[in-house]
Amino acid sequence: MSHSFFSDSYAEMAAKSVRGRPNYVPPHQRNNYNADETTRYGYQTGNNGSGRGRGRGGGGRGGGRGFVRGYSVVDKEFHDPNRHARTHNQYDNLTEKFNELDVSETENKSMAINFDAYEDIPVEITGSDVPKPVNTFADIDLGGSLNDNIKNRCKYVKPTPIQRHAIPVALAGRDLMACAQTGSGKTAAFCFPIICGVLKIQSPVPYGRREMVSYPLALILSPTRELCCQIFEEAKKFCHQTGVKVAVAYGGAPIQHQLRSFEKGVDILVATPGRLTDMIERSRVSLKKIKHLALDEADRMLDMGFEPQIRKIVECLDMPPPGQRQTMLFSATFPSEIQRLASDFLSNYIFLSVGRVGSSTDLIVQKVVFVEDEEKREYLRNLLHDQKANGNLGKNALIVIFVETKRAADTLENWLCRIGFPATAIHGDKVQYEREKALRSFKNGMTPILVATDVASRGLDIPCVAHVINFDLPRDIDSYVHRIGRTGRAGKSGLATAFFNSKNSVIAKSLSDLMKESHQEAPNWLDEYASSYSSSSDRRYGSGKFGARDFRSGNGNGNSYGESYYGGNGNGNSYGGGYGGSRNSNSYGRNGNSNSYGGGYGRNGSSNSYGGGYGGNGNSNSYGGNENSNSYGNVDYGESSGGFDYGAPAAEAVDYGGSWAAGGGSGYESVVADGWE
Ligand SMILES: Nc1ncnc2c1ncn2[C@@H]1O[C@H](COP(=O)(O)OP(=O)(O)OP(=O)(O)O)[C@@H](O)[C@H]1O
Repeated sequence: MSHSFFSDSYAEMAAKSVRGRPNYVPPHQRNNYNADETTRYGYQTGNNGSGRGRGRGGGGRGGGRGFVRGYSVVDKEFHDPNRHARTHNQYDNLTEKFNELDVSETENKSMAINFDAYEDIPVEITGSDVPKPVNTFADIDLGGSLNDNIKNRCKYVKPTPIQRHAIPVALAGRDLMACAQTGSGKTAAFCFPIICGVLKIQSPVPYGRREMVSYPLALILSPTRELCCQIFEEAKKFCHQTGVKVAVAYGGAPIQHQLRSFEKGVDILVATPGRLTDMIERSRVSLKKIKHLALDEADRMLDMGFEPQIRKIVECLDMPPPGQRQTMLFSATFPSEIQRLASDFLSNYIFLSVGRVGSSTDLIVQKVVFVEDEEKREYLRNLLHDQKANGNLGKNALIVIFVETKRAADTLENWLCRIGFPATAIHGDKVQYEREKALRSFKNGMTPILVATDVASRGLDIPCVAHVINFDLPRDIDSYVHRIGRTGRAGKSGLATAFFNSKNSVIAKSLSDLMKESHQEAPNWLDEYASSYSSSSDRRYGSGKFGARDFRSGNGNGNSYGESYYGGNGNGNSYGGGYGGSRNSNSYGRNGNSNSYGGGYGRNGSSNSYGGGYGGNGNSNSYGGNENSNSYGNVDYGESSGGFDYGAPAAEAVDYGGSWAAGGGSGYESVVADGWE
């Protein structure tokens, strides 16, 4: 097995650091090894396609077979019995090198953060009357106590680029849709202005007065419970001694306990949508005084089945309308179709992106290796042995391994423990207590390996995650971006390894493009996969070009052929590139009412959808998961016809983190999906 691959990867990362603070090495100078020598395992017949979806798993992700031709390219190396032989390891003492890596928590975060890594990232801002960015926290009037907390409790010395741009926009009261790379400080970017805003309008709740109904002034929504707790903890830290009261509401924990904590008053409520709705329906929370609304991981919150519930909270309950409240949406990824949906919630907003929407930071060294399913465990075992032998596994070097299903998470966890690697698993079938316990024992290094489904893919900020392994690659590149973003945070380096085989063809092109864009070396065979798999089946990089970022710059009523990344349309034909999102007609992208062939999301209201991407449909034939009809997709999102749910037994399969899912879909694994609360 290729130990050297792993060693070299770490060496690469190590080369980027000096003691205490990583040096910024231009990305193109980092990949000084020969990827082909070490990672190429070749590949076999393109066995893509027809999948195994079983009918109903609603909104399933298209496994798509439409375009998949299947081809037969056999890399000789794959059949070479010596293919796993070690190659020359260019660094002698990896343990020492690894120790130099800045992956661990330091006393002073500002020392750890490698701002240089973010400085040359292009920033795009669109909208009218955009407030000027700031260079320091002192340039912003955040108020004495908040400034103290930033400096003394958080040890932030200067704002990250997203903070430099977003905070003035938000302080000016403007609505904002903001996109910046994982780990670049988005939480503070929306929390600071919210705290400031609350301080301006706050009317303290008299001591001892018990309110039956809480009227928060600000609401922060998050898609998962763990992220919700994390934002709550961060917000509490920022609010220390400001007088601003922060509360949290998330599912899986006793509601009475949470409600009791509201009795002291709630200025800022951090919540997951299901639990919040529950509280509103019990008349324990009212949104009518909300002045600031932030959606973290906004694209996920508005994705597919999530949208109705968010719409209910934002539009139907007693929340003030856009214009009377400030709305801020943040994420590292923001597909144009979701931008379009999101724009309903905003008023005269500013669009801000630091780096291209959906790009990944080049602080993460990305590797992709070809591993057949049946060889994955063996490969992983060797990888971990190598890491352990080099002293790179433990409290200061945590590993997250992503798998596709909850069951896979459990079985891999068991297997790892059996072969001597302390591991724990997190997924939506575990009760909240178990989920929290798993995270705790991972964070404190008791079990330095966390096997996770996508429940842990977004937002979690865990220091010392040095390596993310995509044991099962996701089917869309945005999930990949979020997953690998669990490492390489706040200017630190990280490593991400993906196990790829022919079943992952759907992501080949976007993966290869993403890697190149973030100055990583994509193996040649990945490009071959990418070009053999129809480029039109790719949802984001259809033409290989990156286009508009703010979806408003790419709309109209006509045809859009390829080229642009979004190619977004209102009412016309859309062929080819990227998202190609359309609403009312023939499209090779995402549609309202018609045919969708291949590309992109392929998500429809009521018709045919062939091919890659999401393939999620409402009512008809689809070669990627459906609600009500034939489905040939091979992965199921786990949700189905019933819409939203609050933990009701549901479909199963791929775990989107205790989030959506409902109804009685079937899937390719019989487990119960978690509720979104
Ligand atoms: N100005 C700053 N100086 C130093 N560290 C900072 C600064 N701002 C944020 N950080 C730290 O950077 C880390 C990542 O921040 P955060 O979790 O907000 O990232 P994010 O952009 O929301 O990531 P994701 O997209 O994964 O949710 C946190 O540990 C945070 O404390």
